[in-house]
This record gives sequence, structure tokens and C-alpha cells, in this order.
Amino acid sequence: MRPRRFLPAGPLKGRIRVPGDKSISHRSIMLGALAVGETRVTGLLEGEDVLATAAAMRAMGASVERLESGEWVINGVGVGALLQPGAPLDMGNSGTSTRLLMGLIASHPITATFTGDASLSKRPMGRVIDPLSDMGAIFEASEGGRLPLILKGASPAVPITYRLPVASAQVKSAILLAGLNTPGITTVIEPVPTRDHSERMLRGFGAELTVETDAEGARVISIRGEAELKPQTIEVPGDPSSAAFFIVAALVVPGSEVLIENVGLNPTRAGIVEVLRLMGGSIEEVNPREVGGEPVADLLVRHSALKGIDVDPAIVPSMVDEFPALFVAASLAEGVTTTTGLDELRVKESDRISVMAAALTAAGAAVRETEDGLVITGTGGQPLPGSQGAIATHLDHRIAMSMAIAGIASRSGVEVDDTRPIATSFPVFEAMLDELAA
Ligand SMILES: O=C(O)C1=C[C@@H](OP(=O)(O)O)[C@@H](O)[C@H](O)C1
Ligand SMILES: C=C(OP(=O)(O)O)C(=O)O
Repeated sequence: MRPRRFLPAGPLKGRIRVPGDKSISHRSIMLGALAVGETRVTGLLEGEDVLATAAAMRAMGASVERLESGEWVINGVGVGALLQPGAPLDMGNSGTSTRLLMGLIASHPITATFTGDASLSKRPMGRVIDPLSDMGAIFEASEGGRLPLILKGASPAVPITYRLPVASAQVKSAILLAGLNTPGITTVIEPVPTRDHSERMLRGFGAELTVETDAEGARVISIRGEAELKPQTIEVPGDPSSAAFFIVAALVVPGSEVLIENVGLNPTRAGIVEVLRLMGGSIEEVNPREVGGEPVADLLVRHSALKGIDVDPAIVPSMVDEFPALFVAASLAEGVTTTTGLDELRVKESDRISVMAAALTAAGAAVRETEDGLVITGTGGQPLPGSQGAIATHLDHRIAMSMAIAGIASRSGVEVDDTRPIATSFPVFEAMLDELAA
């Protein structure tokens, strides 16, 4: 364990550039590994989760090499040509690697064992095992559909039409990726829209993919299988989920003004910006442009007097990873913030509802946990008292980073029990925070 006490900071000033988007980085490597020829990626996130994806694609025959910081070159094997890995695939802490790779392997004639850390081994895999089994893949999972598990791919796989029972981009993507090497048309029906990076990137790599809206307003996404992918040059935009910690930090620490460059603002990801603005946050979009087929802008964030609000549950999928950071903002706002519809947060790296309730309470915030959310009464801009002992982060990077921000906005600091998991998604987080707060 690597504990650290995050101490109160003066105004945050300056400009930062957050690392590349984690979702897009995973997909760049996976799709590059399936295209015949050389894919070049710049701005790749070199976090542990993405490195787990890179190692897995290497183990299945692709060449995935780092040239310099963020700059990678991938030589793919072609759809249908993944090799059987010689050893178990260690997915570390990464749900995205696990579920998307299960999709890829499900329609290849190979067998793979998936393992992960203590956090990942508690997370539900039934949500991908069910549809991929319908496509013909065979699973031997641990109790409750968990890791470690063995997956035997189907050859040929059977195309399906599947209606997502949970709003999950990982489940959607797993089925679409399985569809890549499945004869015929594989369809996913998505009643609630989730991040659409897979759709954008599959199309970019040349797959035949259509998106329609049905009579009930659900998205109907179809992919034609036995696709041939063409190698691409990809510039990965900055990760809005990483930017969120610094947006909140700049909003809550008096006197702050921070420019966060190159933040991806895909509408299926940008819910946090909308909610913080509704709370009164000053977040200005400077130089809006397109990077790697995604909308991007620099965000100028200034300290603001935040007000509590009722967060509309319809916005949850577009900010599903940002609630821990939002809870910190709510703890420092004036009045009550109510969140509902957050059931999915209970099956992330930790149960982010309970763990954040306990963490913020330990830091002196007024928090009440409900079945599907938190009700937080803010301090009205006064710093949080701070924590006595160490806050338990349960191998969850986003809990650690959120409580670090709570610490800099506290009177006595907040101690986090383990900062190591931060490296799964944002290895330079502490260095950036220390520099801005210096
Ligand atoms: O598809 C993706 O890249 C992701 C989807 C989301 O998970 P779910 O699909 O489980 O909601 C998100 O929480 C995760 O960080 C990344
Ligand atoms: C939920 C997350 O990631 P994953 O599901 O890939 O572990 C996250 O990064 O917050």
C-alpha cells in the first residue's frame, strides 16, 4: 500500500493537458491489432489498464510497440486471425479490457483464461457471458459469473440481436466486437445511449456499421461480420474522466483558475460539465475543434460558488465514472445535492456509492446513502474538516483521486490508504496536482 495525506492547497493556477482517453486508447489497440497493416496512435494513455490490453493483444499475435511517450505503432493480424494466448490473460484492474476482449475472443477459434486483481474478480461478467454464449461461445466462470474464467470461442459464431438489459458501453462493445468475425449481421439495441466510441472507431477502421433509432427511441446498432479492417492513424483526445478531477478541484478551491487543454467532449461522455454548470460552475469552452473524430475543447475553469441540485438520472450514462468527483463538488456546494439512478456505480472497481459515502463522511461531509444514490448537504464553500485516519479506497483509482481533491479542499487534509491504483487510469495525476497546487 502507498498511503498519502493530501493537504489543503492554495489556489490552483496554470494550464495542464490530461492524458489520452482510456476508452479510446483500449479500442485503438484492439482495432489496430485486428487490422492488417500498421496503425499509428498518438496521445495513447499509458495507464495500467491500457497496458493490460496491449499485453493481451500481443499474446494473441499482434505487434504493439511504444515508440515514445503516447506514440505507439500496432501491426495487426486481421479479423479472424487472433492466435491462442499461451498463458492466462491478466486483466489487472480493468473491466473494459476484460469485457471487450471477451467479445473479440468469443468469435475466434481459440481458448483463453482471464484473471484479474481482487477488485476485478468481484465484478459481474454475466452481462457479457449471456449474449456471447448466445453467439456460441462457451464459458467456465467462477461462482456468480466472475473471474477467473475460461472462454472457448465459437467458430463460426452465430449472429444475434440483443437488447441491452443494463446501460453499458462495455456490453454493447463486447457484442459488436464479437460481431466483427461473425458471419451475417449482429445487432445491439440500446434503449439508453452510452458512450459511442466503439461505433465511431469501428466505422473509422472500415467496418460496415449502421445506427438507427427505432419507434421507441432506442438506438439500433448493426455490424456486418467477417469485416476487413484498414489500419488507421489515430490521435487520442484527452480523457474527460481524468479532466473531471481538475475541473472539480479548480471549482472548489478559492482563487483557482485552470486551463485544461484538449478535453474530449463527446456528448455521450460530457455529462459532468453540464451538471457542474447547472450547479453554477464557471467552465468555459475555448477553441472547440475535432480531434480523432471526437469533439474537443480546452476548458477554462474558475473557482465558483456551487449550489446543490437534483441530478437528473437521465444524464447518468454520460458521466457514469464522474460521480465520485461530483460527490466531492456537492460536499462543498451550498444546499442539498440529490443523485438517483446510480445502481451501476455499485459494480465498478468498488461500490462507489457506499465507498464514497464512507469516505466523505470520514472527511467531515454530510452524506446520506440511499438505495441508488447519495444525498449530500454541502458546506456552502467552507472547507471540509478533513479525515483523522486513512480513507479506504478499495483498489479504486477514482475514489483515490476524488478524495485527493477533497483533501486539498479541506482544513486538515485527507489521508488516502493507497494511491497505487491511480496508475490504472491517470499515472501523472499526483504530479499534475502537486504542480498546480504549488
Ligand atoms: O466502454 C468503456 O470504455 C467504458 C464503459 C463504462 O463501463 P460500463 O459499460 O460498465 O458502464 C465505464 O464505466 C468504463 O470506465 C469504460
Ligand atoms: C469503471 C472504470 O473502468 P473499468 O470498468 O474499465 O475497470 C473506470 O475507469 O472508472
